[in-house]
Amino acid sequence: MLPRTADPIAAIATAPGRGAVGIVRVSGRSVQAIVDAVCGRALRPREATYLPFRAADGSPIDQGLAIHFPAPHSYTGEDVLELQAHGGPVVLQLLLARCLEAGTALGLRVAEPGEFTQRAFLNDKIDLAQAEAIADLIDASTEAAARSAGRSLAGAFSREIHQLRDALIQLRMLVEATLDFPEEEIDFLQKADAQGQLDRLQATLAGVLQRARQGALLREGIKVVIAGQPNAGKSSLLNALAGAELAIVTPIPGTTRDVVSQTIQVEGVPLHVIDTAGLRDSDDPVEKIGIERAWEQIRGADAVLFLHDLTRSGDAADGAADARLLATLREHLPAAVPVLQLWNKADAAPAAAVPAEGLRLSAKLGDGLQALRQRLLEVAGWQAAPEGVYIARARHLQALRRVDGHLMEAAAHLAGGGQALDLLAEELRLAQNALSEITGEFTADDLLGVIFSKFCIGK
Ligand SMILES: Nc1nc2c(c(=O)[nH]1)N(C=O)[C@@H](CNc1ccc(C(=O)N[C@@H](CCC(=O)O)C(=O)O)cc1)CN2
Ligand SMILES: Nc1nc2c(ncn2[C@@H]2O[C@H](COP(=O)(O)OP(=O)(O)OP(=O)(O)O)[C@@H](O)[C@H]2O)c(=O)[nH]1
Ligand SMILES: [Mg+2]
Repeated sequence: MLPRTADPIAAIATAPGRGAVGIVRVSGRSVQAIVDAVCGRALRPREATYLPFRAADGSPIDQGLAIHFPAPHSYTGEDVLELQAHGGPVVLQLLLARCLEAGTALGLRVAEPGEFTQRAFLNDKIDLAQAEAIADLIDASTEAAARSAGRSLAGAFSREIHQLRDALIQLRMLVEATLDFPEEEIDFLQKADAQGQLDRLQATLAGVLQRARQGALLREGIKVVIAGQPNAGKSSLLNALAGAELAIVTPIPGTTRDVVSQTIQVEGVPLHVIDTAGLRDSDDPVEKIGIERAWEQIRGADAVLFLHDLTRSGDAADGAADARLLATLREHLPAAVPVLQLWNKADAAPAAAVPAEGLRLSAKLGDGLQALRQRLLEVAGWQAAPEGVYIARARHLQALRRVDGHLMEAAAHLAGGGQALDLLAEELRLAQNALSEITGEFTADDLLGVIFSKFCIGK
């Protein structure tokens, strides 16, 4: 744990660029010297004071609000000074430079990305999952993602992790106590309903894992790649989903070369939709590069939308080309990645039949788009209940899956008739360690470095 006497740090806390108000924030062992130099008067704790911010020669840099949050009652848990100025990039740089100059003797330096929040974590103001939720709230790309990050920040996720941990500790105490009385061990465990406790733990964990999966989906979204032969209507589909003319559409096959992507949201789930060059054998060197890029996108897809052109469904050669492409697609993709078959231009071929598992679509008129959006949500694994979801990261899911693995091992040892109580105890210990990685009670320093370095500057 970091002592409250850490090096003072400073940064512009607001977004770069122009804004109505901009904030320079200082945090560290004592900011009094900076208050004296820049504000020129005493500040009442946690009270906004309107005053001129002074340069070294006494001239005003700006007029604004200064707030002093004496330690430990601040965002970081350290002494914090906030200067709320007018939000111009130059005035804020001047103000930051002035603070650094006034704080030279204190060793004041510019903060690393995420360093304020890292200090809040190290000073026990928030746990690691909450710190991550702050970054996720700032980065949220949909309303549902922002709401679920808010729930994590308020501690909803951490509370569930703590409940699991407490139940785990109960069971561990029981098993450890039994280890000390080997003669009566199995009776003892049975009387105390160790099996029931473990069952309930596993059931609770399954619920947490399910909600965390939904939260990770809200945070990350899925990557949906549109693929198919030239002229099938891929770019038209991207435009229809995005509700904007993003990609060039022409009747000329081979129009798209560059990858065009847009994030859309369906019920708050971000879908990163990617339009690609039509797949065919081509001698055009530019088109060939486009097709290579298309394959690159396909290989990284979470789901592929394969477009057929219904107006050509009478053409046997076209059907054979689609079948060949689909087979090649499957070779490039892991089995778990779904390929949805869409039959486009339904408006121009009203009589053409569509296989049962395919979706009929008109990118031009927008017909079938709603059904497609619902299919994409299903494919993503979204179960519409965003109210209870908290934001989660891949890191959290991995930890929860490890907990699950250890609990399954533990269940096997317990069912084994108590022959291996020490192994049972060890699995429970490992499960607890994996759990506490989520809230950061048990997290390696280098991992912390990676997590906080991804924050924006000033946070
Ligand atoms: N101006 C401003 N707005 C901001 C922040 C900030 O630092 N400054 N925040 C930051 O990024 C967020 C708010 N986070 C904060 C968290 C704790 C405390 C704080 O003073 N905590 C004390 C007192 C708590 C209380 O009175 O209940 C404490 O924890 O002891 C302040 C802001 C969003 N808005
Ligand atoms: N009637 C009809 N025409 C469509 C539909 N979707 C696309 N088109 C037309 O088909 C032609 C090709 O559309 P694009 O969206 O450019 O096709 P693409 O698959 O992106 O083509 P490439 O970029 O060349 O691979 C254009 O003339 C579109 O207007 C549709 O649903 N109905
Ligand atoms: Mg195109």
